[in-house]
Amino acid sequence: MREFQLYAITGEEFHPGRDLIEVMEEAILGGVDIIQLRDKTSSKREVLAKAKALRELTKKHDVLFIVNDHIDVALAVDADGIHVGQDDLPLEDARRIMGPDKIIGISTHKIEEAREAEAGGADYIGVGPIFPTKSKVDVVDPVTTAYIQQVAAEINIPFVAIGGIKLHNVLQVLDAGAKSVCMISEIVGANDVKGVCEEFKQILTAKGHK
Ligand SMILES: Cc1ncc(COP(=O)(O)OP(=O)(O)O)c(N)n1
Ligand SMILES: Cc1nc(C(=O)O)sc1CCOP(=O)(O)O
Ligand SMILES: [Mg+2]
Repeated sequence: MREFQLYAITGEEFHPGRDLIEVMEEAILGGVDIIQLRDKTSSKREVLAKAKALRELTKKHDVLFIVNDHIDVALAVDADGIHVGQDDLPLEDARRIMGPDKIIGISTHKIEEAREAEAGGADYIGVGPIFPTKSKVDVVDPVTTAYIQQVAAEINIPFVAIGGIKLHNVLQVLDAGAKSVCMISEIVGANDVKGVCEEFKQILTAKGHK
């Protein structure tokens, strides 16, 4: 799997009146190297239409494209991969459907889940929520940067920290051992989406994570 450092997830509720593709293109121009389509409310047809548009955008800019939850949509648009949580399609089934070459990311909230994901052949894991977040309704309690330290010490596949990460606290996340960070609201809810991504990129680069 190609390496990534700055991961943006869509969240249209954070930019009312602004076009999804326009916002995500700004994020890409600011340095995001992987995008996930996450849409909890639209119909399957609508999700598919958004996925098609984001696939075109990410191809144009040579950025990875992941679909959250909807494996059929991921396959239909030839996304680079799928992200699944602990209550979604199990890894074994996701792998069988997606094939060996697609990226499968799994959310984890404790080290046992991280171990299981690694042993099961996940390409990367999500590690979170690090801080409190309002972007996910059914979220577990914050796992804190202590969980990042645990994963960094023990797990050998790439991991991305997620949940409540902002410009003002991202250094805590990197200092705990994360090399990749993932945000919804801090990126797509910004007035200057490109500018925020450039700031994250600068912080990552200063820490040696290009
Ligand atoms: C990179 C990344 N990490 C974690 C999640 C959360 O996935 P999940 O637990 O399935 O929750 P929903 O996003 O589906 O509400 C994610 N999407 N991306
Ligand atoms: C989608 C999601 N998954 C999480 C997890 O911990 O698995 S936290 C989260 C929401 C992240 O949004 P924000 O950057 O706005 O806090
Ligand atoms: Mg999910």
